[in-house]
Amino acid sequence: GNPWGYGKQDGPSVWHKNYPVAEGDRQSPIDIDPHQASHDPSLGPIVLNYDKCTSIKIANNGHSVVVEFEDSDDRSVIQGGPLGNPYRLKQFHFHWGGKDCHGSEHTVAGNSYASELHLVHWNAVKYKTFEEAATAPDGLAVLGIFLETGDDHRWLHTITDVLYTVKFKGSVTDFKGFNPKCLLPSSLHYWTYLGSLTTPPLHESVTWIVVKDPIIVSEKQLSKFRTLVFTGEEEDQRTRMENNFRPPQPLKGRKLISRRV
Ligand SMILES: CCN[C@H]1CN(CCOCC)S(=O)(=O)c2sc(S(N)(=O)=O)cc21
Ligand SMILES: [Zn+2]
Repeated sequence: GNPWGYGKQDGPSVWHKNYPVAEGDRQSPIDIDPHQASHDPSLGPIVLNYDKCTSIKIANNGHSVVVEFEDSDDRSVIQGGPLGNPYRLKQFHFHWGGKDCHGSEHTVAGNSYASELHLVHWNAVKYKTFEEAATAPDGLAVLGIFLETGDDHRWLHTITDVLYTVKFKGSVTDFKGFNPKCLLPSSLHYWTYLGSLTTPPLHESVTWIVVKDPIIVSEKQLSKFRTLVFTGEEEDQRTRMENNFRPPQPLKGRKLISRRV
């Protein structure tokens, strides 16, 4: 069966049983209180070099829908901001709700968004493999983008139109030529703090960079994410993939830093 999930029996409230770091000092997500954030004028802008990025495939991993990238060289990296060196783009995925009123992982002054996009990058300067970076305190950098419902998103349909091909856990489809830069809001004002993966194994290896402005997607586009299922095609159970988000975790004295571009 599943080692963990988002249900009553296997969800975030019991993850600590198999992953004790769930109760650690730098867990994610968090509630972002904009008034608590300190401004650090020395913090520069985030720089994304995605022009040479190479998307490979889109997959349903039983927890989310993931787009994987070629990460054997520095063709697509994030740098600047709080990052000491460039981090390589590895994959991006989403978290969403069963209804628009919730679905994001980070919240802002207690408010949830309908969904959250995570672009996962790893520190290939210091670590030889992604796996090694995923367990190191400065190993990963995840760029978080909020999704809010409104008008159709011009480019998101490139993803939502192929979701039916990855309905079941374990399904994979070729997905080439997609540049996630088209999913970013115009301004990259951000908050940053030291945290963790928001799913097991919950490694405390993530420098979080959460962008303040949401992108706008339509309810119709968002509803297509809910046609995915957590379960495999061979299983008789069809459990709709939704509410695959972890609630905010205690800040435990961490500093939240804000950068206005
Ligand atoms: C379902 C498992 N999700 C994991 C899988 N990876 C970590 C484990 O890998 C070790 C080889 S990951 O680094 O790709 C990653 S990033 C995020 S999040 N939501 O915090 O952006 C979760 C996960
Ligand atoms: Zn995520």
